[in-house]
Amino acid sequence: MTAPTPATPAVEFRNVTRSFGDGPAAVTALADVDFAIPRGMIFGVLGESGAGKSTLLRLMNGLDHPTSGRVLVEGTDLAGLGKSQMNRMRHRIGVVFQAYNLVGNLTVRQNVELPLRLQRRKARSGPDSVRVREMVDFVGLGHRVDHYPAQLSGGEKQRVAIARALVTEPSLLLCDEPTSALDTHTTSEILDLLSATRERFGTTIALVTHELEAVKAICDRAAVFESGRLHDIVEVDAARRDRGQSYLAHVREVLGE
Ligand SMILES: Nc1ncnc2c1ncn2[C@@H]1O[C@H](COP(=O)(O)OP(=O)(O)OP(=O)(O)O)[C@@H](O)[C@H]1O
Repeated sequence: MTAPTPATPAVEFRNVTRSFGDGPAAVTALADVDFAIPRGMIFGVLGESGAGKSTLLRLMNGLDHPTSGRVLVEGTDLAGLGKSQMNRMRHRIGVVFQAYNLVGNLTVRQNVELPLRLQRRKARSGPDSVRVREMVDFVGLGHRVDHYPAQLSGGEKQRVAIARALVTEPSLLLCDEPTSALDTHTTSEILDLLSATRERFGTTIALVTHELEAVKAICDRAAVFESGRLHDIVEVDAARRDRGQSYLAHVREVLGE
């Protein structure tokens, strides 16, 4: 892997095309996509259903590879990595999903320590158990460590998923529609937590969403996709954020009263 310099972007897409199938039935999920995510940025990826957002995330995570073009994470071309190098790279990339993907028969603590166990580290004692506790506290669930997912609300489950994604100290956090299943108030709490994550750990965050409000709330910049094409990259005007807005104020703003 190449040693990244401070100027190396967290993620780079260089003329990336990803197509599925051949001939008339072929689908181009992403067409000649070219952009970079600077380190430490909260970067929105906006688009309607079928725009290519999930394909984009799978490419960033090395779960899929471009048909042509290159995807670089911290200056390293993912296509050039062998299995063990790819595994090491994945430890630097955390992922959070809309459906939380928690393990139902494990407690909050056990869910959060899972990535460390998969790295064959002993999380029960020493610095790793401190790290697990620190992450559970960071997401505000210190009082829930021994609860099971079924005992938690949707927002709490997403907090656990975020703690689990952060426990390996990733430099890049990929969030796939993390608030789409949540109500307005809980959405805003989870977005605040993502903001706090960047502040505390300097994590670069890619936030894939179809929710403009989420991008407006925390992103610095957003790429807008339409039918697999990168339509535009928009700078988010931080001055227009409505931090700490009440639920009623939010309803008034959206309904235009
Ligand atoms: N494995 C695949 N085989 C065939 N076509 C695929 C595959 N994966 C994605 N596609 C197609 O590529 C296009 C983009 O899909 P993708 O899932 O990336 O969009 P999306 O923006 O994430 O949509 P959604 O918001 O509905 O999840 C769609 O037309 C989809 O049907």
